[in-house]
Amino acid sequence: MIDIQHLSKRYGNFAALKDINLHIPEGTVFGFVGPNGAGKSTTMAILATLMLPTSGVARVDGFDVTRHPKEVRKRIGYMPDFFGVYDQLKTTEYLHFYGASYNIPRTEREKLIPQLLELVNLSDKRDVYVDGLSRGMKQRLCLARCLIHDPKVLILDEPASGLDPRARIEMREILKELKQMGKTIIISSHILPELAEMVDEIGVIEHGEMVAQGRVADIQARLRVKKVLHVRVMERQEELAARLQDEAMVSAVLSDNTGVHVHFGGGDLEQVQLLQKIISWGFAVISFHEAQTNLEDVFLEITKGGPAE
Ligand SMILES: Nc1ncnc2c1ncn2[C@@H]1O[C@H](COP(=O)(O)OP(=O)(O)OP(=O)(O)O)[C@@H](O)[C@H]1O
Repeated sequence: MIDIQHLSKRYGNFAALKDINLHIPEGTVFGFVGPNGAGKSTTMAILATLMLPTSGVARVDGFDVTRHPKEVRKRIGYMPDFFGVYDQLKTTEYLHFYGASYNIPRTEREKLIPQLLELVNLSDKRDVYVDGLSRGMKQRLCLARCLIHDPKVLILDEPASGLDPRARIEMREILKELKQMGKTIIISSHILPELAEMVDEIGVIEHGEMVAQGRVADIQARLRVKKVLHVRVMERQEELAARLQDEAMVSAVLSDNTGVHVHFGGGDLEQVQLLQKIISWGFAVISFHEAQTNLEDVFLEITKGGPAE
């Protein structure tokens, strides 16, 4: 359904995409992941026919985005990472406006719009002005707008960004429903676990290059993120993280508000020695245990280069 071959994009002298290849079969939910500035939005804008590639080919349902943009537009629903809503319109009017833009007759819209509002859990907001909606509601309204012409493909650029945990879960549930409806979905995020539950495949992009692509489990296996140790200390957590970076068996270190996550290649004996070492450095260890490898760890392992800017 989506086929990208040797796609490159330059902004002046800057190469934002470098020879990207991507093949997404129909009905797949594809998670497009990468740090800020990696090239996700650029790829999605090209797929959405809003930007021309410098070289290479991108096709949606067999149609070339450069040569047949109108055919592509019939087949896609695109949700950009930043979007505006017309503040003089009510929710229902807003969807009528977009439906009319796709030449959907009013009688059909009258039936369709309540269904769409129900799908995105906004039925009770049908007569509310769109600028009075919360951010999460606006995101869901924008999603409904993308669905109005029943596209086969959804291109969603960070649909859950800026949402609180409850709103994220709500968004995830809606996307699950869309998957069940057979849509092909490409969804970007710089937060991998957010996608974990719903994607069939992921592609990881960094500095404009695809660094890993395939089924989540395969990527996990390929990268052999064997063991992740989770360490909590009373204080000086950042110092501990920095020290652990230099340890021989350690391949990556992530420090967050839950503690330090250490990718560790050693066996039981080396693990004991590492704990002894941390204590000998004078850290007061609250806990030290093996955590389950999650997608965040995989992401960290792949994108060692960090953000582009
Ligand atoms: N119009 C533009 N002119 C010049 N450089 C641009 C332009 N748009 C994007 N870039 C650069 O291209 C690179 C890729 O940007 P892009 O927005 O595709 O990344 P992204 O992966 O979507 O990042 P984010 O997660 O922050 O949205 C970045 O370094 C960005 O600064």
